[in-house]
Amino acid sequence: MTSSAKAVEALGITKRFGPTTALNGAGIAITEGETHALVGRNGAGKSTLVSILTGLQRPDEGEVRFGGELAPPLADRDAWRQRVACVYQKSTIIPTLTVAENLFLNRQTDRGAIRWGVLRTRARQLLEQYGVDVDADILAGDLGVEQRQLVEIARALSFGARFIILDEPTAQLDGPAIQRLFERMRALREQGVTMMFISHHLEEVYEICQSVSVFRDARHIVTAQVGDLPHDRLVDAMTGETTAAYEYRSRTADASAPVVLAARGLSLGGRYENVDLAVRAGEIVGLAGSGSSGKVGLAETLVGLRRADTGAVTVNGTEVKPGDVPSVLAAGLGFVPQDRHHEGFVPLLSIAENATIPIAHKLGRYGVISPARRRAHGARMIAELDIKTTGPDQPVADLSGGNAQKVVLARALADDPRALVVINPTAGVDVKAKHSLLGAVEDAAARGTGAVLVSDELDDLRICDRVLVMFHGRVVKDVPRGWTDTELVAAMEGIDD
Ligand SMILES: Nc1ncnc2c1ncn2[C@@H]1O[C@H](COP(=O)(O)OP(=O)(O)OP(=O)(O)O)[C@@H](O)[C@H]1O
Repeated sequence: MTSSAKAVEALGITKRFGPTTALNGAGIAITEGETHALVGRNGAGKSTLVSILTGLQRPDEGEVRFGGELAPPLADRDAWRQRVACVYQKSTIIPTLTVAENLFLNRQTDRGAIRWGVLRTRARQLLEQYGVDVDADILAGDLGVEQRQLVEIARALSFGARFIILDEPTAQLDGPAIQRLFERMRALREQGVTMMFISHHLEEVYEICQSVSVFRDARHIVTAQVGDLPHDRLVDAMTGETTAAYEYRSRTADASAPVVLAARGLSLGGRYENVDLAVRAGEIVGLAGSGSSGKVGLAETLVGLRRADTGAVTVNGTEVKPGDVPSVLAAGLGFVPQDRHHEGFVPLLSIAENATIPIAHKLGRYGVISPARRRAHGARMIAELDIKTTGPDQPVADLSGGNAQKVVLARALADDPRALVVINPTAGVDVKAKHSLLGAVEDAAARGTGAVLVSDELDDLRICDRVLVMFHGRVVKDVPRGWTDTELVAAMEGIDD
């Protein structure tokens, strides 16, 4: 094979879901040994292409080739596993099984009955071979996101696949973990592994990929070497227009505004310690810190998803029942959780239904909601947040990941909450949609909502009036607007004085 041989090609792929054309004659070709980015706005068709490249769905038209040969029949799962593997946004690891069991899932019986001792030894060897420092005997549910991904990559490689798809692998990782993942990707590339990398963080595309394809509205727009497609042209290709950078609004915090969300002496063993916090109406307070800083645990306590060992949370002047989401919502708080797949929405309900759950009492009398009013509200949310959908009646389960995220924020804002807690709201969201999400949080603040914004994205944190930096469970710094990236990162890594 020549150096420009294609490890994978998808040619003229069309895929329809009812009235939606998810892919419209789109294609991609990835040169062997390259790390190739696939980028596009939410709903552009990226995940649909992944499902076709992994043999989970059959295209209506078009064909897939690996190393020049036609892809195997859909039913031959083993043949697919040997050609391609994918680390999905949603984990495919089973949390109640051990790491070893997960690694050998679906192939324990290759030689008759399962021999657990042998399986454990083989699992250990496999993890060692791929340099994954994880105990094979622990429950997979106890793994962090980073370790979980490493186990999935090791599992993928162990089937013999030389082509790996990484679907938004960095969305849930903090800065140092992203760098470790990139080091591993570079090492895999040196071993000749071909990768397709999906991310909404375009700077990552330039850092780790050699080439890039852009999809827009179900079509392939352009493929280029990353060096030939500068950042602004890449964004233009994604959006089909010239897109300006987000303009952060200027705001002056009103020091006499009432406190709408407060924490006093909050501690939760192993997560965070002795945290005091007061957020005023109209104020946006950021929470920053590395993966082990405790920021997500703290935010989850504020919204009632966790119960602190000591301390109290007050929403809008009412001390809420610890660890009780309904009492927190009733006190006037809206929130966007970290794990939108589990806690964010009800997938089988429509967008309109999901977006109006908290305001059901306002849209209709005696708990009966008029479908027309519900749809009208849903339609407004779709327009305001630029949700790509066939309409308010579409079930959220059919939306692309980033568009589902917008429904979660729509829901948090539906009731004009006094206080708002949002955790990584722009994870998995495209550049333009990010602007509408940040704009929606700024709008809420302008209407007098007090917000806590937890984010791993420095860009998100720029809308905050101040950022509380956490390090090993403690708030170590209260940084006012106007910080530089270097200052904030230094505080987050605990290397500042
Ligand atoms: N099972 C399905 N039923 C109906 N529509 C679907 C289904 N899966 C995807 N779609 C639609 O196909 C289109 C493409 O979605 P896809 O998930 O491929 O986008 P994406 O580029 O991966 O977006 P994101 O960046 O948000 O993950 C969207 O309009 C989506 O709503």
